[in-house]
Amino acid sequence: MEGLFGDVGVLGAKLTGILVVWGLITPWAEKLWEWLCKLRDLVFPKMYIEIDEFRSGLKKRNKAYSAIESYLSSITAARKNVPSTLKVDWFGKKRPMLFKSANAEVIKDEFEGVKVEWQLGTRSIGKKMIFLKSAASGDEKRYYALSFHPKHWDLVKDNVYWDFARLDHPANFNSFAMDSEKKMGIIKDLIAFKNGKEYYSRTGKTWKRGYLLYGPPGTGKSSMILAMANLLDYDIYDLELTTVKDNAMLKSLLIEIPRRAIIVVEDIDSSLEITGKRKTGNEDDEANSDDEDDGEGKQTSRGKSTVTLSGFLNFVDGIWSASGGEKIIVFTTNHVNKLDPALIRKGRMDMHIE
Ligand SMILES: Nc1ncnc2c1ncn2[C@@H]1O[C@H](COP(=O)(O)OP(=O)(O)OP(=O)(O)O)[C@@H](O)[C@H]1O
Repeated sequence: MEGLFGDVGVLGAKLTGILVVWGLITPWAEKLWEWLCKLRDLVFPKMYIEIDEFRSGLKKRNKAYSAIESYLSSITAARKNVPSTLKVDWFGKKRPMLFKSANAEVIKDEFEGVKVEWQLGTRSIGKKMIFLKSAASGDEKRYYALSFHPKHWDLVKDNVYWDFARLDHPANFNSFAMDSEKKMGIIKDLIAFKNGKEYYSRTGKTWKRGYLLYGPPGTGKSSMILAMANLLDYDIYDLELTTVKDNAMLKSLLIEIPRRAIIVVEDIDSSLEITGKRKTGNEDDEANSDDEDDGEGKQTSRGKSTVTLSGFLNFVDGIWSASGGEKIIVFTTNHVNKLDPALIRKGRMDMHIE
């Protein structure tokens, strides 16, 4: 018995020793790991963009995340050197089968000659630690991480398009102060548009409608857009033209917009120097207006955008933005007189609302 207790005592002492040593080593090991990571970042600097599967407070899946998932699925399936383990998700007849890297392997990709990497990651809710691994359990959130060399930030930034946010605003037409007859006219017009599928297909017209909202600051232009979205149950796509690099980017942005959307360009008069350009020449000749720019685009005072008037009018006319139809385009302005008449003529902006 004495021998047995003696052995247990030795074992206990050994275990305690190991735990003490482990306790002493662990903080150092963590520090060492931290330094190694810092060293790696110095030698191979990387920037990360993370796209969460669900945005905070949103129940719907992030559309950007789904788009990345489909894209990665398509390139993974097309490649011969597919990741060693693939997971297959089947979403029923209407949606494609998705191949995913089950081990969160890094998927190497190239964009305009720049090497980038994608990886599926999970983030523990309520903890600071971020792990890159494959499956997300209930208390974890999934995200895609896109990494690249920081010197390519401008290229990546310029190609990140729509950002999604939850619209949860109570604005509605009931509480909107306006001449009641005019208000009813707008509501009827919107509802006729929404139910106009048969009309637009019968007449061969593009299923889109333009509204110009004008008036001094604070008179309810933005509130009316929210009321429209709530009435129709459409999404709002807020197009900040000053950040659109050129016509090609404008086109890429627009073809991404699905049906049942309100595309908004606020303060159109100050959005870009594409408005009123015609006035420097032929004051009243609207027919010439579309050909005003040289097709090459103009360098704006804000520096980078080269969106042209003809490019922009193509968008308004629905050439690029019509895919799927059912789209409303809204311009707002505080200075209706500053606008090029071609931009707001009937047919482009069907209703002018003060
Ligand atoms: N006609 C209106 N009926 C009800 N509320 C209004 C009306 N006009 C303005 N408001 C209220 O005033 C505030 C400012 O309105 P809003 O932002 O819609 O104006 P705006 O015309 O878009 O202004 P800006 O030109 O500065 O963007 C909002 O809180 C809105 O609810």
